[in-house]
Amino acid sequence: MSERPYVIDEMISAKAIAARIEELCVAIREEFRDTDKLVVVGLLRGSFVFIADLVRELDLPVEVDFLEASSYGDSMESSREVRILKDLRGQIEGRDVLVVEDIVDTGHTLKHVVGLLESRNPGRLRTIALLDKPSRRETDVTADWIGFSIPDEFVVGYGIDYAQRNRNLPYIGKVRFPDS
Ligand SMILES: O=P(O)(O)OC[C@H]1O[C@H](OP(=O)(O)OP(=O)(O)O)[C@H](O)[C@@H]1O
Ligand code: HPA
Repeated sequence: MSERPYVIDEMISAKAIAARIEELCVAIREEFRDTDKLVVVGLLRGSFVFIADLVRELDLPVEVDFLEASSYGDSMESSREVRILKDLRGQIEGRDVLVVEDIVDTGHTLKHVVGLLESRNPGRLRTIALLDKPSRRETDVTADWIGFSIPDEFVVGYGIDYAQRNRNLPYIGKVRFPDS
């Protein structure tokens, strides 16, 4: 955990997030309207708040499953090594799947997870990320739906952490070090 003091400046309000989720759900409902039971896969830990709001707004028959992937540890830099700490509980072969990611930064996490899930021969596999930081991308991955495209700032809140803290903030904020 970081000892260096930091402050958090609000970047995206809880209200703006809720409004954007409503818009995203219109498009997702349209895409999956003929699907029997969509498997919505949350990437832990960061997506736990987003997936909770998303599935409630989606109003479709869904099964919710989780996969835990980690590459940052307590750092602000990706290790570029994605470790799968918890696999899905269910099978996805032939099933339509929506992968829910909190943020796509370098893209290593989403790329790795999509590759892993594709190898299990799902039906349609689509991805959604609440936040996208395109200027930091190191891979050729893009989510099918994006909540907000953001500049190169380290963000926290709404499920997203810095050294495991701040996940419980209701908004997205950027981390700032006043001493630098
Ligand atoms: O595009 P990338 O550079 O790969 O970064 C995105 C990933 O980094 C964070 O996960 P982290 O490894 O911190 O685990 P966590 O979700 O448990 O916080 C975040 O939740 C994304 O899953
Ligand atoms: O901006 C970020 N904040 C927290 N975790 C992250 N993982 C990738 N990018 C970020």
